[in-house]
Amino acid sequence: MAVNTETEIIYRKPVAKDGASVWELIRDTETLDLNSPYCYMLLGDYFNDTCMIAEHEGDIIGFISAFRSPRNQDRLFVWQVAVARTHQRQGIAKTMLTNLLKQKACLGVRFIEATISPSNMASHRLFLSFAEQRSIPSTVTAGYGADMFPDRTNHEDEPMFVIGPFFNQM
Ligand SMILES: CC(=O)NCC[C@H](N)C(=O)O
Repeated sequence: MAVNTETEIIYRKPVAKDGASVWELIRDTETLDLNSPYCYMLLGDYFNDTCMIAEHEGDIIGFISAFRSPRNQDRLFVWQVAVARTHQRQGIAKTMLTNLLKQKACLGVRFIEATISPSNMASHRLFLSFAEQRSIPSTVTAGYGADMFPDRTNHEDEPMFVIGPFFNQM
C-alpha cells in the first residue's frame, strides 16, 4: 500500500544506531547489494556527512549513501539509493539526493558517480532525470562487470554513470 506522505517526511543524516534499520530497508527493497549491518553502522558513524535518511512516522523509509572520492575530491560517489516499496514514486529519492548535495560536505562537488545495474530502474530514472533537468552531461563507462563478481552470485553488470560537470554551491 503506497502512503501519501507529502508533508510528513523528515530528512536527516544517519547515525550509527540507524544501522540495523537501514540494513532492514535495503534487505526489504530486494534490489540492492545487502551489505552487513556493521557496514551501515560505519556509514552512519564515519560517512554521515554525505549520507541521508528519509524518515516517516519514526520509520526509516529512505537511505542514500555516498562519499567524496579520496583521490578526486570533486567527485561524489553515490553508493546506494533505497526507498521502501510503500513510499516509492513520490520523489523521495530525488529529494534525498537534492538535500544531500546541499550539505556542506558536498560543497564543490562537480561530478556524481554511481554504478547502476540494468535492473535498477529506479536509480536509472533518478540519475538520468537529475542530469536532464539540469542540462548536465552524463556518460556511462564499464564500471564493474558481472565477470568481476564471484561465479555463483549471478551479479549483474554495474556500469559506472558519471554526471557532470556541474556547479554545486550552497
Ligand atoms: C545507485 C545505486 O543504488 N547503486 C547500487 C550499487 C550496488 N548494486 C549496490 O547495491 O551497492
